[in-house]
Amino acid sequence: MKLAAKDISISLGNEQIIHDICLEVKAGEFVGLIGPNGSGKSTLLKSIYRVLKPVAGRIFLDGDDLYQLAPRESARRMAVVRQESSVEFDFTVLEMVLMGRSPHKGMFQMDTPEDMHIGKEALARVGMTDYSERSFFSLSGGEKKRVLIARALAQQAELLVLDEPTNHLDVRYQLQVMDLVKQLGIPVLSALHDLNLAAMYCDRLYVLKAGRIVASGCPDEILTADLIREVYEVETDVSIHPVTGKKHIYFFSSFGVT
Ligand SMILES: Nc1ncnc2c1ncn2[C@@H]1O[C@H](COP(=O)(O)OP(=O)(O)OP(=O)(O)O)[C@@H](O)[C@H]1O
Repeated sequence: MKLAAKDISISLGNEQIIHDICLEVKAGEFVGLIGPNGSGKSTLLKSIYRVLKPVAGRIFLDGDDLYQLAPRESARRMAVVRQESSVEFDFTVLEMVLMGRSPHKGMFQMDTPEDMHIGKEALARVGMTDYSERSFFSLSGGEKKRVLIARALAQQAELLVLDEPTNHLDVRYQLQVMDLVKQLGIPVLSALHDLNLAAMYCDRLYVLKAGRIVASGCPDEILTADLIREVYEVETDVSIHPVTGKKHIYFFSSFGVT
């Protein structure tokens, strides 16, 4: 599976939020989308998961124009974990995860034993088995996030789109989710705030500023103190971590507290 977005522009109200963005995620790649608050990461992702149609440009999934595909077909190919989940009714955790199976089934078709197996396995992978019968509404923010990731896993899609998947997670589950996603072996496009996680896990990054891509490439090449200053207006010390061999970013407080 390959995702290619070509010359995407998106407007909201009278304002152009995304300007002529080209982006590609190749088979097996973990691609990160980084940039400050309001730079347009979620807006761009929304156009990729078909919530916001671009005013210009086209998006291709394995050469097929995304907006020409039936919604069920794009749901079979692409799983999404959004930043906020809009769940209207209270479902159990297992029911939430089983919703991930719906693109594979006919209307009103019951869950098969195979669906149940896939759903339970997905819950086990995010460490949420013991919560199967709990109400989704009763979960903490981090627990909800893990369930939504399990739902995306249960969907068994060929491409995963994530909007800040580690938001709300404690450090153990941040690493667990990133490991899990990395191991899937399917292409992943993920908005990320944590630059150290981006450096550790991403094969390539796109850096957004004010709706434009200002840098792209592998983290080792593009994550520099100059780039971070230009994009985030923060001073950093960027080094190579002696154990991981990956870029490690230390942030300096602007109040002189180091
Ligand atoms: N409905 C809307 N009308 C006008 N502007 C909007 C609308 N929705 C979002 N915006 C603006 O679009 C810009 C990009 O927002 P977006 O949520 O894509 O940024 P982001 O990079 O995901 O930010 P964050 O890191 O804070 O989640 C912001 O300036 C936001 O205020």
